[in-house]
Amino acid sequence: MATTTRMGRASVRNIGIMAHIDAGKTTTTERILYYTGTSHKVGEVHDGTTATDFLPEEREHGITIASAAVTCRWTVDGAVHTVNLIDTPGHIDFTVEVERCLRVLDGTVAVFDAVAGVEPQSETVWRQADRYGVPRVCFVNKMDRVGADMARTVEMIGDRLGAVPLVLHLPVGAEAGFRGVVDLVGMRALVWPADAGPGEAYEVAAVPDELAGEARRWRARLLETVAEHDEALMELYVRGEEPAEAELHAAVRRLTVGSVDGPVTVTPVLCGTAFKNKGVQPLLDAVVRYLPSPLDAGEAVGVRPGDAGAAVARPPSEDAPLAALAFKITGDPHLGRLTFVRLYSGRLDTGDRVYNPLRGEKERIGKIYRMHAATREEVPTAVAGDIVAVMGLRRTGTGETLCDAADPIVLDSMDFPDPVIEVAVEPRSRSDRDRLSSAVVRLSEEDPSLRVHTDAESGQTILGGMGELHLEIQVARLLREFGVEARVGRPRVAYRETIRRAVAAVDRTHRKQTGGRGQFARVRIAVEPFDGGYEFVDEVTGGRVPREFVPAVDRGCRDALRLGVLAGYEVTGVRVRLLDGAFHTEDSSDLAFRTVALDAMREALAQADPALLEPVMAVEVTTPEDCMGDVIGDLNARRGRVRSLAERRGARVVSAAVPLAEMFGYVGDLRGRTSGRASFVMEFDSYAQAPDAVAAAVVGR
Ligand SMILES: Nc1nc2c(ncn2[C@@H]2O[C@H](COP(=O)(O)OP(=O)(O)OP(=O)(O)O)[C@@H](O)[C@H]2O)c(=O)[nH]1
Repeated sequence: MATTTRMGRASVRNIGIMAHIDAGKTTTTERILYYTGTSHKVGEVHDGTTATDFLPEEREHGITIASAAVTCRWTVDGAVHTVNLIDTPGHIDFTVEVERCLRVLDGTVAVFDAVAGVEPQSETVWRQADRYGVPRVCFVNKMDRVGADMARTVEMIGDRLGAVPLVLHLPVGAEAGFRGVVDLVGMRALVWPADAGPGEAYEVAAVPDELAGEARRWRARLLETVAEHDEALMELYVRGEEPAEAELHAAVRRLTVGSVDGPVTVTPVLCGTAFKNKGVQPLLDAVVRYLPSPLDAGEAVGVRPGDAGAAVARPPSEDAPLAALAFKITGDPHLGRLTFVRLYSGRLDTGDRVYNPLRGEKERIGKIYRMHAATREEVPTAVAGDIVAVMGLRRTGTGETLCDAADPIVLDSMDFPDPVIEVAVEPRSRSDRDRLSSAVVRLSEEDPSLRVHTDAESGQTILGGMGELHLEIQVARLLREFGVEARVGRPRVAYRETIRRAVAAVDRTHRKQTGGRGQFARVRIAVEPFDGGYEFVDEVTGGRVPREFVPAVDRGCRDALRLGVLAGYEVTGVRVRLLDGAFHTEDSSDLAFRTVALDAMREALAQADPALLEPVMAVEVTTPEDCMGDVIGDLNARRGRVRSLAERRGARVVSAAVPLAEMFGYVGDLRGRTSGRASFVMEFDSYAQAPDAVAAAVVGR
C-alpha cells in the first residue's frame, strides 16, 4: 500500500561511520550489526573475521577500504527503523571513496578515540562531511582505555572542528572501571555489567549520588546550548521551565538535522566502548532519534539531459519519477556483478527497464536485494530513500544515474580526479597476463579512481591511482585475491607532455609492397597547442582522403599521443588538422592510414617544442597559528605557491598549489613539524609545465 511505504521511508536512516584510523569504526560497525540482529558472530578486528572489512588487505592493514552497504533494523519507542549502514574508509588516499559514500548518506556517526581525541584525519573527514552537508552524531569510543577523557574530547570537538557539541552522556566510572553513562536527556543512568557480552542489555538506574552534581551541571549546559540555537526551547528556557524528555529529543533532532545549512554544525555527543560492549544501544537510539531520514534530507537535484543543463529537483517521494544513483559496483562470488543503488525518488521493481541517460540506453533490473551482514534478502521493490543492491545491470558505472526514460534526470555526478601516481606491473607468465587483464577490469569497475593502461613501449600494465597507499592496496589485491604473479615497480608521478609551438605542416607517405596487396597512404597534418585534451579537425576537401579513412587517421594521431616524444608520457593539449593526403583504390586501408598518421604525428610532436607537464595538487593545511610560518616555509621549499590564508574556527588554513613530486612523505613531515597538530587535505588541481631542471631530470631518466 502506497501510504505504508511512504511512511516507511521516514523510518529509514542511511548512515555511515567515519573516523580516524583505529578509532574503532570497524568494531563499532560490528557491534551495531550484531545488536541489530543481522550478524550472529561478532567479528573481532584482531582475528580478522569482521563482516564489513572483507578484503584480506584490509585485515592486514587493519583499515577499511571498500564500502559495503548493510541493512539492519532497530526499534526505538516501539517503532521499527531500517538502518542502512555504509562502512566508509578513513584514510586520506581514499577520499574518493569517502566522498562517494557521503553523497549517498543522510547522516553519519563520527567515532573518536577517547584517549587521542580529535586526530588530524578526523578533521579531514569532518570537513568533507561539512562540504556535503551531512549531519553527525559523535561517539567517543574507547572509554575503557587508560587516559580516556570524555570532557577533553568534547572540548576538541568544539575547538578543532568548530562544532557545537551537545553532550548527552556523562561517563559512569572511568577507564577499566567504566560501567555506563548518565543519559542527560532522561536524567538516568544506563549501566552494563562489567564483563558485558555483545548485545548485552543495560540496567536503568538512578543517577549515582556521587555524579548527581556533575550531571546537573552538564544537563544545565545542554539545555542552555539547545536553547541558544532552538527557538522553541528558548521560550521554555526563559520561562524557567524544564522541557519534557520528548521535547528535548525533538529539539536535539531539529538542531542536528538543520544545522548543516547553518553557520555551525550542532552535534550530539555520546560515549561508550564498542569493544567492551557498552554504549552501543544508546548510540543506535541516537542514530534513529537525531539523524535525518531520506524525507528530512529533502530534494535531490540534477539536470535534465540534453536541455542545456536545466536544473531539476526530485522530491523524496515514491510517486515521483525514478531518480537513482549507482554508487558502488562489486563482484559477488555468487551473484556476479552487483550494483549498489541509492533511490532518491520513485520506485524500482524487479524486471523494470530503466534509463541510463549518460549512456543513452536502457538497462533491465534483475533481482533486488537488501544486503545484511551475513545474508541477503530478495525484495520485489525498492522505493525513494532505499539503498539496495541490484543484479542485472551490465553497463551502468559508478556515479551514473538511473531514471525514467519519459522524465530523465542526471543527478550531480561524482568527479573522479585523474590519477597522479602510477605503478608498473609486469606479469611473470602468459597465464598471469590473462589473470591480470581480467583482474584489472574488475578492480577498476569497483574503484573508478583506479585507472589502467598498457605502456606501448614496454608492454607493462600501468595502474594509476590517487596516492601511494591506494596503489599499494590495489596491487596487493591483484597479487593475492586474483592470484596474479607479477613484478611491481616503484610508484612514480604520472607526468604528461604537451606542445608549445604550432607546426604548419608535416607530410608523410606510407608505402609498402609485400608480395600480394600493398599498403599506401599519405597525410599532411598541422598541429597547434590547444586548451583542452585533444581535438581533431578534418579540413580535407575533394575526397583526397576518402571519408571512410578519416577515423583511421584520427586513431593514428591518438596512438601517437599515448606515448610522448619526450619521455613517453601521455600527450595532451593538442589540436590536429588534417590538411591533405592521398590514397590508392587498391592499396589503401584503415591500417595504412592509421600507420601513416602515427608516423606524421610523432614527427609533428617532435617539431612542436614539446614540454613536460607535472601534476600540481591543491593542498589545504589547517594549522595552529604558531606553526603557520613553519608550514608556509616548508611549502615554499617544496616549490609550492601559497594561494590564500584564512581563519577557520580558530585555526589557520593555508591553501597552496604544490607539485605532487614534492609531496611524497608530506604526511609524516607535517606531523613531525607541528607535533601532529596540523592536518592537510590534497586533491589534484591541474597539470603545469615542469621547470627545466625537473623536466631534464625526468627526461634524462
Ligand atoms: N580498548 C578499546 N579498544 C577498542 C575499542 N574499540 C576498538 N578498539 C580496538 O582498537 C583497534 C582499532 O579498532 P577498529 O575497529 O579496527 O578501528 P577502525 O577505526 O575501524 O580502524 P580502520 O578500519 O583502520 O579505519 C582494534 O584493536 C580494536 O580492538 C574500545 O572501545 N576500547
